[in-house]
Amino acid sequence: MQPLLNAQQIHDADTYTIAHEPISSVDLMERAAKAFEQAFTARYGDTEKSIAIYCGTGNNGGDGLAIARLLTDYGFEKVDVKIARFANKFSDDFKSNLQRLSQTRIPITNFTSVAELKTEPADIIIDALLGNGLNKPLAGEYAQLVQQINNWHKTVVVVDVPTGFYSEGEINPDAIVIKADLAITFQQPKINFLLPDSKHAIKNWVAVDIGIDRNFTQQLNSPYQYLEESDIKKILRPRERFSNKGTYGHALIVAGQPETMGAALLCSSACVQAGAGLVTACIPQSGLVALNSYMPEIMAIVREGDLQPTIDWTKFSTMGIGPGLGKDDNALALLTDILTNYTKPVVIDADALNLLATHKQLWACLPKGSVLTPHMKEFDRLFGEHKNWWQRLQTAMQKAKELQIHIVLKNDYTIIASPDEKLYFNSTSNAAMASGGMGDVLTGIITALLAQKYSPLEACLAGVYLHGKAGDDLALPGKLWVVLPDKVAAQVPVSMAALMV
Ligand SMILES: NC(=O)C1=CN([C@@H]2O[C@H](COP(=O)(O)OP(=O)(O)OC[C@H]3O[C@@H](n4cnc5c(N)ncnc54)[C@H](OP(=O)(O)O)[C@@H]3O)[C@@H](O)[C@H]2O)[C@@H](O)CC1
Ligand SMILES: Nc1ncnc2c1ncn2[C@@H]1O[C@H](COP(=O)(O)OP(=O)(O)O)[C@@H](O)[C@H]1O
Ligand SMILES: [K+]
Repeated sequence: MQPLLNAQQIHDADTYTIAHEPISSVDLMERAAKAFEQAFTARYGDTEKSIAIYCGTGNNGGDGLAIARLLTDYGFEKVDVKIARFANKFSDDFKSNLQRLSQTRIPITNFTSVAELKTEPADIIIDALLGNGLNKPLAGEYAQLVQQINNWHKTVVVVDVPTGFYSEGEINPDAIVIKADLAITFQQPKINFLLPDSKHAIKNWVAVDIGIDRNFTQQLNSPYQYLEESDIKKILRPRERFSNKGTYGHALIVAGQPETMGAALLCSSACVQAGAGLVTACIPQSGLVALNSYMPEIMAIVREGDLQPTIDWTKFSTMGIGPGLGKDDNALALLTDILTNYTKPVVIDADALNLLATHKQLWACLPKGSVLTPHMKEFDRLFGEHKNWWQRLQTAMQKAKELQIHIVLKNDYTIIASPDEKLYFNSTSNAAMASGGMGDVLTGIITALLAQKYSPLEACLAGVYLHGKAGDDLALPGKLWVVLPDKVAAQVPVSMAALMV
């Protein structure tokens, strides 16, 4: 689990590392510049390309000066350094690196106003103007310079954080920010990199390790955590000797209408693939043939017209409710029946979420520890409109605590909010997975893990990670352009086994 820190905590962690490793501040800057150089040359290794490095006069600018030297040592012959002297304030490490750079033959241009700049002939621009020290929106010369750089439409690679971009807090869509093709960021992705609101500023990012003290960052107890493969390996348990289907629980999937039987099939088959010992699907009568032919392993409870199905509440280890269920009176009656009679944690998705949104009296019946899996629109239907994703994060944290539930807010980096006010960002999944029915598969996987007696938090973390990992294993690198949900479901046991070794 990697703690995601805010700008002040990052500054404190840098300071702690300098004092306790110990390492001098300028050597830590050198280490950061080296890590940048390696990530940069791995992607832009053509030394024929010309590079212009725009530097501020703080530590982000200091990084830029060190990077100019390291890229030249690497073999780039056309490196230009341009220093924006908009303020008469220089960090010590900027000054040391400027002195070192002036002993090389790398050309340095100083400018005090954007009007002094002509066109920019370089192929690649490196932005080392402002980083983590941003403390107010860009204005004046800085704002003009950033607009000028954006208007050149060059390839832009940023050092740590795009100039003008806040690492946390609400993103102002009108803020003036460098538009980065790639952000090479130090130690950890900044929290806002993981939110869709950053799309206009950052096309891609990569985090590089600069050896910041991990014990210190862990004890800060940040509410924001980034999931790593090692976390999931710790959660997953091997299938036991002498185990049988009863060992792995019996899940009930309540889903489907005649027109949306696919959702029920995808959800219940994913539940089988993710290891539930037994799976029963509660589906409309008209879907029975489809269910039996799609996956004979799944049993059925059929729903006929207005008749409510009889469910033996003691029989099931858990339930996944909602995919393709519809929002009519029968669906509402069934959901109400389940929530008033069943007491173990359940997974609520899709139409069941929409019913919860319009029937607030049902909230009180939600079994404690249950899991809600909304995408952004469902989330706003449940909890009200939000202007941006930062607001959604705060609501998710608050509601998970207030209702003692887990909220899986689906997205590129799906966010899991737990009742203890933590937000976990998933690190797997990819855009090839943007296909209808993908969420139904996720619901099936989380339900399967609950059935296997993983705690609700473990089921959310491992379920979301596995779902994305199965999609990554199918799509990356350069494999499938589009990954379909049933393929993800079928890949889950393969990806799961690979994680167990
Ligand atoms: N040893 C370390 O700590 C390491 C740090 N590292 C690197 O340092 C970077 C952080 O450096 P930093 O703290 O010097 O801040 P930086 O982003 O260069 O800004 C400089 C100054 O600009 C000012 N300013 C702020 N907003 C402004 C605005 N809108 N318009 C105009 N001015 C504005 C503000 O000064 P103030 O306004 O407060 O006087 C601020 O102090 C970090 O991203 C990473 O690249 C790595 O080398 C690893 C080791
Ligand atoms: N661009 C993307 N990058 C990563 N994951 C994605 C992307 N688009 C969709 N997904 C994943 O696919 C699932 C889509 O869920 P949802 O919107 O509920 O789909 P549906 O309702 O069609 O089943 C989520 O788990 C989400 O994380
Ligand atoms: K920058």
